[in-house]
Amino acid sequence: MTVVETRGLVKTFGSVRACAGIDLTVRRGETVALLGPSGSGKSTLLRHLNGLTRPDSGSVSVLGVDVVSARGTALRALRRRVGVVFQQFNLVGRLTVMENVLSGALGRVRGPRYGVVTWPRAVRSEAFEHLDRVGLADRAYQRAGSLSGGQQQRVAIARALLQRPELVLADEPVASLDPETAASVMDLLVRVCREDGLTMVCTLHQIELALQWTGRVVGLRLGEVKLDEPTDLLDAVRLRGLYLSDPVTVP
Ligand SMILES: Nc1ncnc2c1ncn2[C@@H]1O[C@H](COP(=O)(O)OP(=O)(O)OP(=O)(O)O)[C@@H](O)[C@H]1O
Repeated sequence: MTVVETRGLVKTFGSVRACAGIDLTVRRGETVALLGPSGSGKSTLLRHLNGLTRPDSGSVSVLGVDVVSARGTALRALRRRVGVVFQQFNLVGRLTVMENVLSGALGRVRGPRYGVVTWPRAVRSEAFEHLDRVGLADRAYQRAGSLSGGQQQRVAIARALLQRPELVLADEPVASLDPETAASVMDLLVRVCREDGLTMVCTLHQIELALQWTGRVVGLRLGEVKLDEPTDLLDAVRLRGLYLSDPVTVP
């Protein structure tokens, strides 16, 4: 089943063509890395997939929903089915780890909720299971802001999982982390997505992480798809071609 489909996606900001006619199809269960130099349009493309940005022209379909025309209730319903992981984790630092994870269920459990005990017991235990999966069960009642960057991103992944998403979008999920932590967080993100049969699309700057952890690379340059292949068929030398100053075509 197709989870993401864009056709002829064009987005300009003034004279900048961030997306210059992008056709992208992602099927259920795929883990896809968007690679390309700074300004190549990776984040802009990703933002179209949950309606944070609207295209100048072209179509965007996600989980069978026409994202371009979706508004209000329809857009909120779609966003509940799409988990998002951000570069800067976007946790509430003064709340506990558990409260942050529980907030992932706000779309399906009516709020407002004040404190962990006001959440239904079943949701609490589900949140605890996800915290256990990301290796932070023993930190449940610690302030989120007191955790390291890698730990905070693990909490953000647990929060996204509690949302029970069908698609996970991750915008530079490991860009703020040291190389070793980045690798372990990528490992976790891809592993939980595969375990749960989730589709995942992420933007990355590290070629090696894309090759090691994801199943497919879509390489962008100047808003155009220059390469779209399974990682099994790729190597770092070819991917570096995306970053050369004037590659007319990627070899
Ligand atoms: N809201 C905006 N207003 C104006 N220009 C924008 C906006 N968003 C993106 N752009 C421009 O569109 C182009 C693509 O940006 P985008 O952030 O999608 O690239 P990227 O590949 O994700 O870059 P990076 O790897 O540095 O995050 C850039 O030239 C950027 O300056």
